[in-house]
Formats: sequence, structure tokens, C-alpha cells
Amino acid sequence: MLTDADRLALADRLRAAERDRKPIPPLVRERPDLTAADAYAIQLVNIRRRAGAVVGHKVGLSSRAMQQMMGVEEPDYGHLMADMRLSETEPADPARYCYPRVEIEVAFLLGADLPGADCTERDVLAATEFFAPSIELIDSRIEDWAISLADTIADNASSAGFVVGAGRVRPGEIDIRGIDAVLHRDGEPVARGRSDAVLGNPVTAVAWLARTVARFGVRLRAGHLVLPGACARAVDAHPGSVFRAEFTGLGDVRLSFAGGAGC
Ligand SMILES: C[C@H](O)CC(=O)C(=O)O
Repeated sequence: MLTDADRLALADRLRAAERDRKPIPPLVRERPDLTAADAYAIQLVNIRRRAGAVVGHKVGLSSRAMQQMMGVEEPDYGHLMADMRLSETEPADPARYCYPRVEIEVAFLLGADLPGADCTERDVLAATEFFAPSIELIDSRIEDWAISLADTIADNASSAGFVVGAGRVRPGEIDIRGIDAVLHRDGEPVARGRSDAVLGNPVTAVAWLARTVARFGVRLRAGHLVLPGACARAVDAHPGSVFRAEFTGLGDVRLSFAGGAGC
């Protein structure tokens, strides 16, 4: 376990990397003793420093496709902040990111608080008001995406932004395990997946999240958004990229990037 001062120093480095868009070497290279508990504490230091509200949470690395892509074997979570919300109509500025990638996810919009340590899949379905189509923009403040589990946890689960499409479907109106999703970049299909790629059922990922955040004194609240994890590989975004994702039964969602230079 790191000391509070060690954690603060690593949080400072990640914060500067994000602010200056200058990625840093993996934290575990310098601190091989960095644990997941240290990393969540570092994540929280930087979340508390940010202006604006927490509007939800994300689960990362909950599908085999993403675990294989990142070389990490277990899920983690991060915070979604109000200023991470992107627009379907306003292009995102690629210069704000280091190595932006786009993922397709079925979003959960919570209509009631979830229980913590005992949360079940039944609780998740009861508390979910709507499912919606979404895209998560992930980014790494660690050089070349060379992340270990602890690196990505400390770096807010590599989250950078999200956009939710207009479609809204209530649980009970759709088989949440059988939603097919396809991501198009510049008109070409570049990734496909099915919602059950996420831990067999995205509802399972949200129940896992509720139980896991409870260990850190956090609850998933009514009005919050939960992204349960990508159901397909993430795809690189470039200046000028235009993405559209289609979800059977849920509708579509778009995200585009302005032209210009990233870091
Ligand atoms: C590295 C990211 O957490 C991946 C992610 O967002 C996902 O798997 O979903």
C-alpha cells in the first residue's frame, strides 16, 4: 500500500498529463506495488478536484473483446462527470485528448437509487427507468495505452466522455441480452458486438458496479447514468472522424470530431 503522499503525487502526475495532454509512463513501472485500492484512491483524489457534478459511473473491461485488447483480465469502474457529456451535433475537439477511442454501450438511466453491498440483478432492473444507445469516448493519460489494471483505475478507468442517443426503452420492453450493435466510422462498419458480451448480461455489470462502489462508500443514485462496458472493441478516433452506432431496438447515436491536431 502506498502512503497518502505517494498517492497524491501520482494523482498530480495524472492530472497534469490530462491537462497538458502529455501522457506519462505507466504508474506501475515506477510503483510495481501499486494496488487496485491505491488506484481507486488516486482516481478519487482527481475526481474531487474536478469542477462539476458526478452524473454517473462506467464499468470498464467487462467484455472479453476489451480485456483482450487492453491485456487486462478484470473489470473496473470510473466516474462520469457533467463536463464529460458530449453532443451528437457539436463535434468533439480531438486536441482535448491524447489517444481517443470510441466504444459502443447500452446505457442505463436510473430512476431509483440502487442498494449497495447486496445489489442484485433484480434490483438493477427494478431501478432502471430506461435503456439508451450510447458511445463512450475513452482516452489514456498513460503513454501508448500501455495500461495495467491499476494504471487504468487510477486514470478514471480511461474515461474521457460520453454521448447518449435519443432512444429510450424500458426494461421489460426489450431483451437486454440480445441487443446487436454496430459502430460505423466515416460510413464504414468498424466494430460489431452484442450486449451479452458484457459479463453475459450488462445488468450483471451494473449489479457488480453497485456492489463494488459500495466498498468505497459510494451509491448509484436515481438520475444517474451507468455505462456497463463496451460490447465490442474500441476504435481509434481521428480528427474529422464521424461515428454512428446502431443498436437493434434502441436506435442510434452519433459522435463526430472536428478537424485539427491531437497530441
Ligand atoms: C479501458 C476502458 O475502461 C475500456 C472500457 O471503457 C470498456 O471496456 O468499456
